[in-house]
Amino acid sequence: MVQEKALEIPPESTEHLEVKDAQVIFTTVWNELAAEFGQENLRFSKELILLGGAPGSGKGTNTGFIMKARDLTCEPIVVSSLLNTPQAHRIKEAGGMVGDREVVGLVFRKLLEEEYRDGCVLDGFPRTRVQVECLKLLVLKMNELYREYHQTPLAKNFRKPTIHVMVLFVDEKTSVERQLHRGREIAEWNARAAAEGVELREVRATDLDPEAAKRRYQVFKEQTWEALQSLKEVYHYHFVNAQGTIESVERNIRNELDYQSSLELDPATHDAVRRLPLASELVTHARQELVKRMDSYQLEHRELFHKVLRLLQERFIPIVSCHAIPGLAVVNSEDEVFDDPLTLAMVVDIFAERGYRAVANVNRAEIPESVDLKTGRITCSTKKIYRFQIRFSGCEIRRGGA
Ligand SMILES: Nc1ncnc2c1ncn2[C@@H]1O[C@H](COP(=O)(O)OP(=O)(O)O)[C@@H](O)[C@H]1O
Repeated sequence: MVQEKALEIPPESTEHLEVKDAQVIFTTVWNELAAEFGQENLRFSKELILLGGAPGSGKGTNTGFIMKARDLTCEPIVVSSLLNTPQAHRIKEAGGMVGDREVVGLVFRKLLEEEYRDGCVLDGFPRTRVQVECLKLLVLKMNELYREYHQTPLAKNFRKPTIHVMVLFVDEKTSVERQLHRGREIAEWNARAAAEGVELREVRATDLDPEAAKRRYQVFKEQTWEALQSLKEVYHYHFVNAQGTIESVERNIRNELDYQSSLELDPATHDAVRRLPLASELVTHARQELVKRMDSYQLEHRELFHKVLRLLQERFIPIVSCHAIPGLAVVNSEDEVFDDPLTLAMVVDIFAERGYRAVANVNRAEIPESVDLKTGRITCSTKKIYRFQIRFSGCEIRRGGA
């Protein structure tokens, strides 16, 4: 990954002008914020998840799910709802885009709020090439501050940023259909809400008009799509096919996020570890494999299987029942039946089938048997102790009236 590559763009090209524009905008916004808050307080989010995609691609629909997957609890920053001046409203109603200077100023200011320190989902930024360049300048600055404060007591406020770009892809037809679907949903809601006197939801003019919805998609394709592509080389970039059902889009997002740890590694490190399966791959068929093993115990090792079941019923379950509140029981056994490793696997599987999570360990204890009084040498025998930890969701106790 090229984190801090210098831009090599020929002078006089549109791109060159946009980079220059971005530098002016960024410097103005940054200086304004530094003057207002002081440089030491320009603490931006450690992890930024930039959610991009055409209108109707499902950014709003999937935000909650992405936040859960990344352990974020703060509200997402939805850029279009930050832009609520009358002028911005007029531009949005026509399907156009609000000026870069205004967007960058509002987004950066919002990101400084304390709840976003650890991370946040940013829905709808960047949307233009100038905004992309401003984002890159912000990340460069964050890295600069990270280095500057690295060995000072303020280091914890200036952590190295991680940037994920997640682009949800839908074609024009799907985008338009979904925008109009949203428009109909909100219109129906508002009709009911007006009759019942509850709060109305904001409806976008472009969600009610097929031509305007199409225009929004065109603006996305012409201005945003290219701009987002250029982030591929610089940050963790996730392309998600968002054409399918909500469940399939969720699955595609989850797969992308599972691979993110690999993306953060150096390629040589990644090659070294990639042969080990991902946890998500292992668990995919775990349930079917368990069923197969359980049936094979019954068919091929019936006697041993029933012996283990009896032992669990008589010895283990009474102990487990006594631990129903904490949800963790430990059972030690010296029963020779466990000398056969198959029985240990049976215990783990039987508990799993019944909804517990069991782990089996073998501990070896040295028992002194005799002492040679001349040499002082102690002779020991080894005893095997089988230790089982059985976990389950314990009983929830509520105290008081709360
Ligand atoms: N995968 C999907 N399949 C069908 N409808 C979807 C899907 N994802 C989102 N929608 C619907 O499409 C509309 C627009 O989705 P939304 O999340 O608001 O898009 P965005 O925030 O990207 O503009 C909503 O009515 C939503 O319920």
